This record gives sequence, structure tokens and C-alpha cells, in this order.
Amino acid sequence: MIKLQELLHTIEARNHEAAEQTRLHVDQLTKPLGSLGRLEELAVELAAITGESSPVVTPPGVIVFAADHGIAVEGVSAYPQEVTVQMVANMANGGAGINVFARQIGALQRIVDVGVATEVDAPGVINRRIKAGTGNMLREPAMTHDEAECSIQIGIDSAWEIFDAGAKVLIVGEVGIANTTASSAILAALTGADPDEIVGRGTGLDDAGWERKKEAVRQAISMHRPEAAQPIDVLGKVGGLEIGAMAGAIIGAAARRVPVLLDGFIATVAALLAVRLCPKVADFLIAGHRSQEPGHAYVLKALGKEPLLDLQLRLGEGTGAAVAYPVLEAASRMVNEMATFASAGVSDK
Ligand SMILES: O=C(O)c1ccc[n+]([C@@H]2O[C@H](COP(=O)([O-])O)[C@@H](O)[C@H]2O)c1
Ligand SMILES: Cc1cc2nc[nH]c2cc1C
Repeated sequence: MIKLQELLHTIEARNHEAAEQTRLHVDQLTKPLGSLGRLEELAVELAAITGESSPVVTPPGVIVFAADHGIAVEGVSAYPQEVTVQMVANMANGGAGINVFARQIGALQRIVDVGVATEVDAPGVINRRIKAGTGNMLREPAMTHDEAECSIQIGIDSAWEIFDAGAKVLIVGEVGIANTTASSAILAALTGADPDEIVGRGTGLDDAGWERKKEAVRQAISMHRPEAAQPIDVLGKVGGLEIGAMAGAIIGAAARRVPVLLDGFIATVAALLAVRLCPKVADFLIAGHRSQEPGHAYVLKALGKEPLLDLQLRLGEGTGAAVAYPVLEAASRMVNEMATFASAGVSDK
């Protein structure tokens, strides 16, 4: 186990030489200059991230972190808390949305229980339980400082395990009823955003539930006064076990120069936490899609990221990133498989 602060210091900058080599190569491929648009930018970004001028992105790795949230008892989700454990079992059986899309893109898959209320006894679910769900942030801090740190460490370990198994891109997903409330509270605490601007309907709240959710975020912030400059304080007071694990996995990817393809609102808030812990992490992130949750556009803007897709998704689990992955693969294949003007004997301008 490497201490978090030590690991954060090992995160390097983007590799400009590799990026420049890729840019030169892309300009020699058999196409009008610049005609593959954002794919060309993505290829250069992949080189800068990985340090490889011919970056390879297969296979991708998908890790879904699952946990429950004490705040669920306040009626801030359209679905009951037991959906979390039921969906973990569904994922273990390969029947969830993320299983389908992960199979479609040939991904390595992991599902990690970091704190579902009821323990899931299904083969394939990795047990890294910290506790049986967070505390209700309207009554107590969601986690202790130690628990928050532990969630980050579990994320780092999980990411490194899937990289050791061969994953070349990281997709982190989650399942956790009420985690859009925790994510909204983290986002408000880190950025000072007004809950009215960022709190959405999550799984599909009605108007009354939506008002309750905004009020819960406001109250949690005024009760705990999380310290914006102390991301682990924010994570502990108003966060979630799976959100900490996702932040850790993203840090683990940056430390190993593995590109992170971001999913929806919860995953992107976890990325913002990681970036606040170490700003260089931002260089390793590619936004997969823009979710319908209004806070997602806000956090993407805070990170300065333009998403690849906007398909009006709001499922989570890593699904949006998995659906965006073929775009990333296309950028990599362009670099590795297209002929150059010279090799194909095509006249350049
Ligand atoms: O990824 C997103 O942007 C997203 C937006 C809304 C809902 N979700 C998923 O729905 C759950 C959280 O919604 P809620 O309403 O229970 O807070 C959680 O399991 C997420 O995976 C995910
Ligand atoms: C059915 C269902 C599946 C999910 N997957 C991620 N969050 C979810 C929330 C619900 C309600």
C-alpha cells in the first residue's frame, strides 16, 4: 500500500514529444489535412497521456464500484435502497446495461462492493466493504476521515489490478441509490455551486422529491461546512464510499499513465475530487458523454472537458463511457492502421 500523498507526487505531466510525433504522423495519413477532426485531437491526447506515439487502447477495463447511502432514507431517490444490492447481483449475472456494453467493447470487467447495505454473496463480486453504507449526512458525517481515505485506496488497488490484467483504458462506473445527492453535495462543496443549479432528478424524482433533494444538499453543507480546500474532508462529510473509490481509481490511472474515459455525473464528480487532490490528474481524463443530470454539464465545465457524446443517458454504471469507447478506439486505429501518402503512393497537395 502506497501512501496517497506519495503517489500523488509521482503523477507526471503530459508527454509533449509523443504528442508531437503523433501529430506529425496524423498529418501524413491519407486524408485531407485535419479532416478527421476531433479524432485527430483524441489521437494526440492519447499519445500525450500514454507517452506512446502509437497509442493502443484495447482492451479497456471497466470497474463498477457499488455502495449505499444513508441519505436514501430522506426520500431523495425515485427508487428504494435495495435496488443497489439487487443491481449488484444483476451485474454479477451479466444482465445490467454495463455488462452488455462492456461485452460489446471487449472490456475486462470488475464489480467491487465498497459498502452496499446488505452484503452480496454472488460469485464475481469483489468484497472490499468498508461499512454497510454511509451515514445519513443530515444527521452525521457520511464517513470518517479514515474511511474516506480507505475508499480512495481501494480504488487505487482496483485500478492497478485491472491494469496488471492488461487494461489499457480505465472506465469507472458506479451503482448506489441516492448517490446523485452525495455527488451534488460534493460538487456544491468543492465549487460553491448553488444546489438549485446542479441538483437534478437522478433516477427520476417527482417535483416534491426534487425539492427535498435540493434542501437536503443545502442542509448537509450548512451542517458540516466541508472544507473546499480539503477534498478528503468533503468526501468524508458529504460523499460516498463508491465515489471515493472512483476518485482513487482515477488517481491510480493517472499514476500509471492510463487514459480515463469518464462516465456520467457521479464518475465526473469523483474525477473533480481527484483533480482537487492533484491538478495534474486532469490531463489524463477524457469525457465520454454528457449525462442528463444538470450537475454533469457544470462539473464538465469546471474540469474544462468537452464530452464525446450526448445521447441523453442517465443510467450511470459506466454505460456512457462504454458507449463512447469506440470513438477512442477509432482514434487509436487511425494512427496505427491508416496508410500514409508515402506508403500508399497517394499525391499530397
Ligand atoms: O451517471 C449519471 O449521470 C447518473 C444520473 C442519474 C442516476 N444515475 C444512477 O442512478 C443512481 C443514483 O440516482 P439517485 O436518484 O438514486 O440519486 C445511481 O445508481 C447511478 O448509477 C446515474
Ligand atoms: C434499475 C436501476 C439500475 C441502475 N443502475 C445504476 N443505477 C441504477 C438505478 C436503478 C433504479
